[in-house]
Amino acid sequence: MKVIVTDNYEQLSARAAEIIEDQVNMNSGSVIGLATGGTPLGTYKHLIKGFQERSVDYSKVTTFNLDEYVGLEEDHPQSYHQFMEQNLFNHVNINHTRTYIPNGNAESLEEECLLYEQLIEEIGPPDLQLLGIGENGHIGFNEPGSSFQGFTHIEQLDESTREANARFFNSKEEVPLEAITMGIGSILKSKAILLLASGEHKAKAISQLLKGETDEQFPASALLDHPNVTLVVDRAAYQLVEADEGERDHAQ
Ligand SMILES: O=P(O)(O)OC[C@H]1O[C@](O)(CO)[C@@H](O)[C@@H]1O
Repeated sequence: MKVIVTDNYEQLSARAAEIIEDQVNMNSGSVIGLATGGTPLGTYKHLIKGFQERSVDYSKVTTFNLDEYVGLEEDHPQSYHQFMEQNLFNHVNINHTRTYIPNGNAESLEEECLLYEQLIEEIGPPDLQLLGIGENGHIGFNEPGSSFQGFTHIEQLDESTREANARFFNSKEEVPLEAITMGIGSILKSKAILLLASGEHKAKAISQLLKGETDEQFPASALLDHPNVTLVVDRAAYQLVEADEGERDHAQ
């Protein structure tokens, strides 16, 4: 895993956007996997700036989002459909027929999962998959204990995840109980992965990840077996790794 440590969230966002833009500039028909949550917001702002100021062209790009809540209408303000429209798609020249997000309101959710995985197979897999990481190590909505071979499925959200995401809703009770998420096996199909982590609250997760032990109780550790992962992490999220390194140096 390649690790890039930045001084702050702004630098992290600029670096992440640069990596995505390089992919799109290298191949205008790239397939990009996208993430939601707080972490990629700065990256999306930089992508919009790049579109406006440097004419980065998204007209031939295809995107796959990792996940969507079950039971929220597409136009619900907290649906990931809305998140993507508001924070990226409405501001760049992306072709909306090529932006894929699971339908959390499908009549048959099982069928929706199969169809989504089939689309990833047929159109994808992503050339580059953007990922955040939960405080409990989740990637997409794959909670601890998820199989590393799993494909798109319905996931019961951990109480800790619902608490963490309650900040986007009026209360925790409003946070859906389930989501459709690409599985860890689906994510690992991506040719390259860009993992972002920012802030002190992610420090424990990053320290655990970089210990290098693969464990299904810590979903992000599945990435350790992928040949092309770049972690962009700010100093706040990297602090426990630096502290450990400092202690080791001291002991030598
Ligand atoms: O970026 P945040 O808001 O800290 O969330 C981290 C991860 O949690 C999720 O929002 C799901 O809870 C993911 O989509 C995201 O990658």
